[in-house]
Amino acid sequence: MTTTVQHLIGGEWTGDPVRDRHNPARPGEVAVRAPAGDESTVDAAISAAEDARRAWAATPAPARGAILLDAAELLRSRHETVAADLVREEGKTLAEARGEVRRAIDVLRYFGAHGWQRTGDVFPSSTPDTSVFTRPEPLGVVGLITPWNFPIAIPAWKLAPALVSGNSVVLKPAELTPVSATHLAAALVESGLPAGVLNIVHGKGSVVGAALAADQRVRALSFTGSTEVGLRLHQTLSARRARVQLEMGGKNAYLVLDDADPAVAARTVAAGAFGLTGQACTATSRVYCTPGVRAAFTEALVKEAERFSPGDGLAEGTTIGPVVSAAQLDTDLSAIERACEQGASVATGGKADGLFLSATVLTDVAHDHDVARNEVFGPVVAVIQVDDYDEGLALVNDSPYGLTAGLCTRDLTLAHHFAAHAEAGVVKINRPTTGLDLNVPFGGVKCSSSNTFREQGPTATDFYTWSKTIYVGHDQ
Ligand SMILES: NC(=O)c1ccc[n+]([C@@H]2O[C@H](COP(=O)([O-])OP(=O)(O)OC[C@H]3O[C@@H](n4cnc5c(N)ncnc54)[C@H](O)[C@@H]3O)[C@@H](O)[C@H]2O)c1
Repeated sequence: MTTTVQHLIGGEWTGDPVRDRHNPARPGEVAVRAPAGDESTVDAAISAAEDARRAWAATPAPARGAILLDAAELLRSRHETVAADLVREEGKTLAEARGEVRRAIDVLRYFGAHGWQRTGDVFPSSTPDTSVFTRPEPLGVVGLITPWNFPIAIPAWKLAPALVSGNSVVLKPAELTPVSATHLAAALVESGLPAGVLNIVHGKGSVVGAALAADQRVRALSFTGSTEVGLRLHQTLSARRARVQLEMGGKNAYLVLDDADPAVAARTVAAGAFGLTGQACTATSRVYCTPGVRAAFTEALVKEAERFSPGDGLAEGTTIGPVVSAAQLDTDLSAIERACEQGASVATGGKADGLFLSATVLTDVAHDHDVARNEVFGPVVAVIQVDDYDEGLALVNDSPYGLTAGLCTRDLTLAHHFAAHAEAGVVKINRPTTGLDLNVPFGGVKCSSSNTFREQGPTATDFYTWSKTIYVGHDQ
């Protein structure tokens, strides 16, 4: 089954589909046909957003929020179709895709309700008969660039706070997964979002994304994707003094201590490492174990890994979908091969059939091996022995990345010590590194993030607004 998508510019669906994206589970099936935008498409989208922004900013926030709430209900009525399309374009299992679509719906509801929330503050004035208060103002036109691994949730958690805050938007979804974002946009348009408030341009990152980042009219850019691309965008945006938010790669660590139940620790690590085919920025990819638990934990982890049954995400019984593309598979297999060259052993997995890579556990890994340092972005986890908690914590932190980190222990003191000292934007004790509620702030530190504004949760709108301070004298 093939879905055709188009750009959305000034309220019109436009552009001839010229690019095919194949279903990663069924190489013979074209899942998506999409147009490929260029600089002139981006220019038209930004112009449409520029034309629409003032009227949208002047629309009362509750009315903006109401459109998000209606879009949530529309998306809910299309839940199964959208989830199946997501599986066909990205590959994750139907259960995972259903969860992701539900997340997008809940994000629209959360920020839709935000339209009614208190914003701004009132301050006492040092001058008599004077009121002083602040109000958040929208930035204007904002650009959003999103990756393929959460093709509807990430566009939703950027779009919803941007729109409810009164900005107009140009969204550039990942080339591999243009359908899910289109479903989201269609729900918003059909719920009454005025023409030009949301525009979508499909195409290559180096063309469409770069043009969006470079345009002076785009006041802010929120990007999720690789560290390499993010850092390049940071330079472009900083040079023209525009606001930028980057959420990037990770090399998320888990520390398993002797007092942990090895079976519980293995279940927790496996969920974080192999769920979503390991293609989550928050995926567990290196596990440090103290000597008393290492053997039992590794044995239990191998058993957990072997429970993951690769297959088409739409097929009954599949618990791990294909990796997203041949290029990603190549990265995954090269990382495994390099690990073995450096002395690692494959305890289970390591083999691919088509794009189906079985859940892979590497043992005999050292902290300075490439597989313990560089992001893989596949279902591959490395187990590394450490002497004790102190060494484990030091190695968890010895990484250029800092997105998520986890600890498995029953020791409350160490749990709190780890929570306080782990250098990661999200710390999980006895819970998988993946998975976060939508009402809490999300983001990383170090090379995982721009370390400025957090996404999701009550502060997500901060990135999309600036604060104006107003004095009103009432003694005339
Ligand atoms: N921290 C997070 O919240 C988070 C969430 C999901 C994914 N990720 C990261 O995303 C990466 C995987 O996603 P990906 O492969 O789609 O990343 P990517 O960086 O290749 O692409 C992300 C987006 O940027 C665009 N892009 C590529 N080159 C560009 C350029 N020169 N200028 C402007 N835009 C450009 C792409 O077209 C895509 O839309 C992983 O590193 C993962 O860790 C991070």
